[in-house]
Formats: sequence, C-alpha cells, structure tokens
Amino acid sequence: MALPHMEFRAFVQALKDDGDLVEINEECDPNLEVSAIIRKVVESDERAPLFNNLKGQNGNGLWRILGAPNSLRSDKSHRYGRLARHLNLPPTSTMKQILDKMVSAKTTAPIPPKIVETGPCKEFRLTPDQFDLNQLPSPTLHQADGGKYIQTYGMFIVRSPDGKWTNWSIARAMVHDKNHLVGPVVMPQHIGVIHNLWKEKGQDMPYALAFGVPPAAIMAASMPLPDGLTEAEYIGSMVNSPLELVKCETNDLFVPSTSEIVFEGTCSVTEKASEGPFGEMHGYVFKGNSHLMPVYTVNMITHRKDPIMPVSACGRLTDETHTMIGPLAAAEIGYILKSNGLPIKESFSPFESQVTWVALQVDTEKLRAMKTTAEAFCRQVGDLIFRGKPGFLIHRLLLVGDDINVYDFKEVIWAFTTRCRPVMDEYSYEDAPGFPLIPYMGHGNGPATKGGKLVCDCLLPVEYTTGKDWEAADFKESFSPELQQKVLGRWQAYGF
Ligand SMILES: Cc1cc2c3c(c1C)C(C)(C)C[C@@H](O)N3c1c(nc(O)[nH]c1=O)N2C[C@H](O)[C@H](O)[C@H](O)COP(=O)(O)O
Ligand SMILES: [K+]
Repeated sequence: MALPHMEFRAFVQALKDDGDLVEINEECDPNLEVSAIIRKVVESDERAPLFNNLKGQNGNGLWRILGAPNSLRSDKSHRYGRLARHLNLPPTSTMKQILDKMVSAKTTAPIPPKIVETGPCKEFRLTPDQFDLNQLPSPTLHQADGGKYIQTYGMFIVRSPDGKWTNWSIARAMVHDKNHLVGPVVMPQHIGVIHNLWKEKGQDMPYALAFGVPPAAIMAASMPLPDGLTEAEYIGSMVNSPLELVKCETNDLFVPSTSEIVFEGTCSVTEKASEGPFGEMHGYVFKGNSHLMPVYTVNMITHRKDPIMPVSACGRLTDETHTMIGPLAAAEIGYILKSNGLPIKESFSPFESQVTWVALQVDTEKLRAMKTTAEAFCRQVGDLIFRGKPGFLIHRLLLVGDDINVYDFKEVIWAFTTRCRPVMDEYSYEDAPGFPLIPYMGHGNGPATKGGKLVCDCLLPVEYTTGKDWEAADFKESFSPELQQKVLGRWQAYGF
C-alpha cells in the first residue's frame, strides 16, 4: 500500500489506524441524512464517517462517501492530525509545521509527474448511457441548497489551450442532469482564467474531475499558488517523488492513477444553467440565491471498485473550507510578504474569523530598523496583498508584534482589541477586489465585489520606534522565571 499522502485509500486506512474513522455499514440516505451526520461530526471535531452503504449505490459499489476528510480531531495534541496525514507528517504536527511544508516546495526544483499506462482508477469505465448522476448517491448537503452538490472535495484538472499550464483546484459543482454538472467558474480563480482562454478560442474547455486523489495533491489544489504554476510538479517537489498520472479516455488531460473516481468531459464556454444556492464556507445558505454558471458535460466516468467519494459538508466551523482555504491562503500571503523583504515571521487565518482574516506576526526589531511609519508599512502590506489573487478571500489583515502567537486566537484578539485603535489604526482598501461570498459583501449594503477591506495595525507606536515598553499582566510575563518554576513545582502541594 502506498503512503497516506500519495494514495487516498492508504489515507483512509491511516485514519482507521489512527482511530479517526467511524465506518457506517447500515444504509444511509445521501439526501440530507449523510450530510446531517457530517455536520454533527465537524461541529464537534468527531472522527471522520465512512459511509459504506448508500442508497443508490450501483453494482460495483459506485460510490461510498468519506465525510469530513480534512476537519479537526477533538484530541488537542492531535488537533490537525487529518491535515498532517495529507502530507505524511506526524499527527501531532502543529499548523505551522503543516503550512511550512506547503510552502517548502517554493525553493526546490519542480519534480514533473510520471506518466503511467494505467492504474486503479481505470478498473471500471461508464459511458453516458451507463450512468445517471441523479440515480447515483449524489448527496444533498443542506436542505435549502439548489441541487445535489456531488463535488466538494474532488480536484478539477484544466489546462491552458497552449498546453503550458495545468491547474489543479477545488471548485464546487452540483448535478444539473443525468450527465451534466453545473458550478461556479469565476475570476480570479485559475479555473476561471483558463476557462476564459478557451472562450477566446471559441472552444469548450476540456476538464477532468478526480475524486479521492493523493491527499498531498488536494492540499495544493486548495492553495492559491502563483499563476502559471503546475501543481503536479510543485507537489512532486513537495513530497520529493513524482506523482503517477494516467491519461484520460476522452481527452488529453492526465489524472492521478489511484484516483477513486474520475469524471471526464468539457466545460461549456457558452451554455450556462442555474447554480446554487449552496451552504457555503461562511455558514449561510441564502434561499433562492442562484446564478447562471457554466455547464460541465460528463462524457465518461472511470473508477476503482467500491470507490470512495470524499465530501465536505461545509458551512459553520469547523470543516475543510476553514482548515484549508484560509490557512493555505495565509501561507501564500506570508510567503509573498517575506519574498518582498517585509519583516513578517508567521501568517495564519484564524478559524474564529470564519477565515476572513489573516494575522501577520511582525519581526519588530527588523521593523524598527526600517525607520518607517505605521501608515507606510501598513500600505506596503495592503498594496502587496489586497491587489493580488491570494488576498482575494481575505478582508482583514492584522499586523501583530513578536509577543503574539498568530496560531492562537486568544492572543490575536487580545492584541486586536487593545492595540488597534478603531479607524485611526486601520487602513482601508475600498478599491480592492472584494469576496462576494462573505455575507456583508454579497448580501450587504455596499458593492458585492469591491472594497470592504482593512489593514489593522495592532502594533503600538512604540513598537515602530524603541520597542515594547510594557509587561503583560499575566503569569508568563509578570513574575520571574524562578517564581513561576516555584509556583508550578508546588502547585499540587498548595492543594490545586
Ligand atoms: C478546500 C475547498 C476549497 C474551495 C471550495 C471548497 C473546499 C472544500 C468547497 C467545499 C467546494 C466550497 C467552495 O467554496 N470551494 C470553492 C473554492 N474556490 C472556488 O473558486 N469555488 C468554490 O466553490 N475553494 C477554494 C479554492 O480551492 C482555492 O481558492 C484555490 O486556491 C483555488 O486554486 P487556484 O485557482 O488558486 O489554483
Ligand atoms: K491551486
């Protein structure tokens, strides 16, 4: 068996070995029952549910469902264990170790994928007359959703017409009819950029949608890596071995050979259909909120025996849209700032901000050496991030000092509420692209796709000039290490 980060089925086995899987063998209904269970799981950081017996499964077991594939574990010492297993890191890994791994391939040579003749994803082939997406166990995830969201954790594979750039990404999609999907294909996402290139040529965009791909791949698919970068070779370099890809039956794209299920087809550059509403990452389903979006034709399904469809029943905390979208954007944002020479140490998107914020820990010694002003520094950060693609999803950038651990929200919110004077210490970007999915944008008072962004300076003026001139009134800072040791050493003796 391959390693968990390189084959989805090995990953599911690793969850089982970790005691992080609940196998449900009694029949479950993909119409809401499955997602109700998944929602209960992710709202209490429970073990991942594997549904082995779904209403609508066909004779070859097409398909089972793994819910909550990358959500949190309840045991604090293994909090990010499922994320760690995606990257072959120890389950006790911290978020910092996980995100450092994701950016580690920025500075190593890409390792191109290896093309293989065939693989487990080719065990069964279904032509359009042999499948009906409405009969198969396509899940309905929220009762107010506009359709069955079959695609929430698969990987779209699309390639620029000149063949130079193959992009891997996650974008949602729902069943349109027996052989078609419909889903948002929007700018500035790379799937939208590439779709436009095909539109200019007047040709429908070939795509593959692979479910149950190598876990390392789905992590990179969810990360806003630079334009033009091919995730397959980035991941090869990140895991230090080439990914094995196999050619699609009906187009020239390549998919991971161990994928559980592969849909192949074309995404129309002309035909659109009603899509949504969908219970999304900020925790809302806006009733009747549907839009016209491109139609995907499914020309072929190939799959393994008894294949597993991963499903992210997203919404309120804490699911894959929070453990992945925010933190992976934060990792890219941190890298951009550092590679532009700014004194940033750590970058994280707090779940409690519904991943609409990124907190940036500043090296204030280097900051003081810059002899800059708060306004100049905040504008430098905001201009670099809010005018670029990785910052698209983020509406507040918080700059905090060396004493604040950005991975701990209690620390971040203490700095924000006590060191950032509302209005005066906040620098607005009303002209920057805005993220319409955030309710105060798409369903708020102002324009849905412009503005509503702030750089919040949570550094006190003294941190720009002579350095921190306070002690925190807490156990860690207001007592000598010796006294702290004495108290900790005698804690039981005191009677606690
Ligand atoms: C992990 C994850 C990421 C995303 C999504 C989901 C999950 C689980 C859904 C549950 C399906 C919900 C949906 O909101 N969704 C989603 C999405 N981006 C979109 O344009 N459209 C989407 O419908 N991303 C985020 C994108 O995956 C990242 O922004 C990535 O960076 C894109 O790749 P690229 O264009 O930067 O190459
Ligand atoms: K990506």
